[in-house]
Amino acid sequence: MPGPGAVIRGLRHLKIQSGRSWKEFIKFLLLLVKRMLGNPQVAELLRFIFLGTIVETGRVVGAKMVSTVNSFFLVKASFKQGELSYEWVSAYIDHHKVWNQSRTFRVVARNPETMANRDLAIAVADGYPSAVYEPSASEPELFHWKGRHWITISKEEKEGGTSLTLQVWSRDRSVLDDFVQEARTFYRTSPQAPPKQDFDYSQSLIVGHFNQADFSYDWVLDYLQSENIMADANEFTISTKQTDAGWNREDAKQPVRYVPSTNTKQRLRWREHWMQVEFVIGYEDGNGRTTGGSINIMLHSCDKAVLGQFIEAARVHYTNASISRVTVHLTDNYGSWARAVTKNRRAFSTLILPNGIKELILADAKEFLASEEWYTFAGVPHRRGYLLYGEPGTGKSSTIHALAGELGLEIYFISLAAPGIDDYTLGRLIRDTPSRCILLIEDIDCAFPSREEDDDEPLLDSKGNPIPKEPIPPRSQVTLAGLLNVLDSVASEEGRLTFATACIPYILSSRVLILRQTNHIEQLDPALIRPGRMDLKIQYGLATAEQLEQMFDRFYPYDQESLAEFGPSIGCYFSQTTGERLSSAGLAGLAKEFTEAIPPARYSIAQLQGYLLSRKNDPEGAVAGIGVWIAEQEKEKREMDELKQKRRKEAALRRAAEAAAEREVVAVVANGVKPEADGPIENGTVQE
Ligand SMILES: Nc1ncnc2c1ncn2[C@@H]1O[C@H](COP(=O)(O)OP(=O)(O)OP(=O)(O)O)[C@@H](O)[C@H]1O
Repeated sequence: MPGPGAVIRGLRHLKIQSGRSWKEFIKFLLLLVKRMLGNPQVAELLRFIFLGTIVETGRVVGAKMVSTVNSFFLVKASFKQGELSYEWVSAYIDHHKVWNQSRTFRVVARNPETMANRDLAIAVADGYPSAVYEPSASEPELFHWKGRHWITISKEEKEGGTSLTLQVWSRDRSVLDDFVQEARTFYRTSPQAPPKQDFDYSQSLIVGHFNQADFSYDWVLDYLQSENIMADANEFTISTKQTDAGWNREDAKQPVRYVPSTNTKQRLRWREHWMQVEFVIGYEDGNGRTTGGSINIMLHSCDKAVLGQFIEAARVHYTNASISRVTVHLTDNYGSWARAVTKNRRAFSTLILPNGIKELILADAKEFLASEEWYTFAGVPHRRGYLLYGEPGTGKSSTIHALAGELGLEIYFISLAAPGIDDYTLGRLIRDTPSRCILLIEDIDCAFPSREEDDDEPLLDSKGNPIPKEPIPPRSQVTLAGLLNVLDSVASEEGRLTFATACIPYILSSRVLILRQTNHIEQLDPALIRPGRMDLKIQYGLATAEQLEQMFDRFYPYDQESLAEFGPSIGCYFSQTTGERLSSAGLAGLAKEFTEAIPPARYSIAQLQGYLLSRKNDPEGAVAGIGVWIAEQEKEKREMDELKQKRRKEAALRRAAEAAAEREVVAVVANGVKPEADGPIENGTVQE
């Protein structure tokens, strides 16, 4: 073999000779190759390169041919996590146990009950999670679908999420169509809850957001908590507060409520639809109430009507459940409606009022609610005002609650003295109430105090001049003009019955407005109670003889009607002296004695109720002890009056002294002359 020096010399020679002959050059090359092949190592290398080229070319051509053939006989589809279609196929192949032959698993701990394919779990029924084989990225599995079609399925896990690839061994794409369609139907109708997902399917599914400030939130919360819907859920907050919405576990001695946990997602079945429910936590408003929360529902449907049906079902469920309850909506500190509390409904018959009053209120409200068309026809604003006023503890609030139960209306309660309630928020709150409800406005007397709290004669100073009464600062940011404006506004002409405790009930279109006030109707501004704003004014007085008798019958039923209403377990009382059962006639006699022993219009029903409650199984004892109770009440009243009087006098003395000091300063500043002092306030007038 020529060395490198010979090759260089040959090339130089070739360059010199190039003009002469190419034949010599080729000859030289052949000689060169021959010499090289003569070397065994180079020959081996060249052979290896040659064979490698042939093999690689064959492989590429072969692969190309396979893919060309495949494209004729295979249909390929991939499904990426985050798409609903991935969930369909994934659930379907799990159900068909495609991964059972797999050799690559991740072992996790799960509740096998929630698995579509339990063969992949080492299931032990001991109430503890079982070891479960979860197929991870694996070699393709061959799946003989329906015994007719071969499908190769492979799973790939990448950073962007898992994906499934299907190769259907068929020239016909319709096999893939059928497969996907069947997976979709399986998923849709499967009784097995699909795993909850964090993906945003809002482009393909309907999503409803229910904010805590809206009443639909209560409907949905109540509906979701009905056991049949929450049966699939597995995450709860346990509450022993009976006011918390949730369902009871009656089996426990201390009943607890399972309340859906916040900030979690639950996959639940509603009718034939899957839905994913997320409870978003609110924040504490400083009053111990939570506000700002929401329920987000992703319904597995793209038909908006389904969301409508869901909301309607929730509303109906809520309304039906409310038949035995009265819902009272309260405001938060920011002037918005916060969560509602429910109370057991109070039967209208349990109200103890002078003859005909109950019937009058109920008939009036019913007639009003039923006559919307007439009002429209007559061009009269559909609103009606009720003013319930009178002594504390005489049944104003009870009437409103009983009326709400009787009419099937919810109460929306606004206290004008509550923080955050001003003219603006009051208007907004009223606008935000639904069209058939009772709007109860309390503390109207605190909002517009027009005089001193008590109605005693004014105190006089030593010269006989009345000492000015201490003005009471309003405890509300609502102005009278603001309230009148709200009552007259269009928003209030939509069938609300409005009641005010102080106590002015006011029926507004299909809403009832009740303003409630204790005692003094004359304290209310005439503009507020003029006809058209307050149409029916009912005074609640202290218990009359008739009410006392009714009350005794309520506590110890003896009247046939009452006995029939209460049932056989009630009405069985024994004499504490003879031990014998008291007859109806005996009880009627005790009722008469009781009524005669109590001076009429002296005590409220609430006071007497307190007394009778301490003797609820002892009618004889109740009658025997009433004299002592009256004496105690009178003594207590005297002491209270004396204390009140003392306080008034102290306050008057303080004010007189302050006024004198003020006059002195003014006089000194004006003339440099000290005015004559008023002298001490004498006994008998203010007068200490
Ligand atoms: N007329 C009544 N009929 C039945 N129960 C009554 C009556 N009056 C009072 N009560 C009982 O007394 C308690 C207090 O009654 P309620 O709150 O209705 O009085 P009120 O007039 O609204 O008092 P306030 O003005 O102080 O709020 C309740 O438990 C209620 O059951």
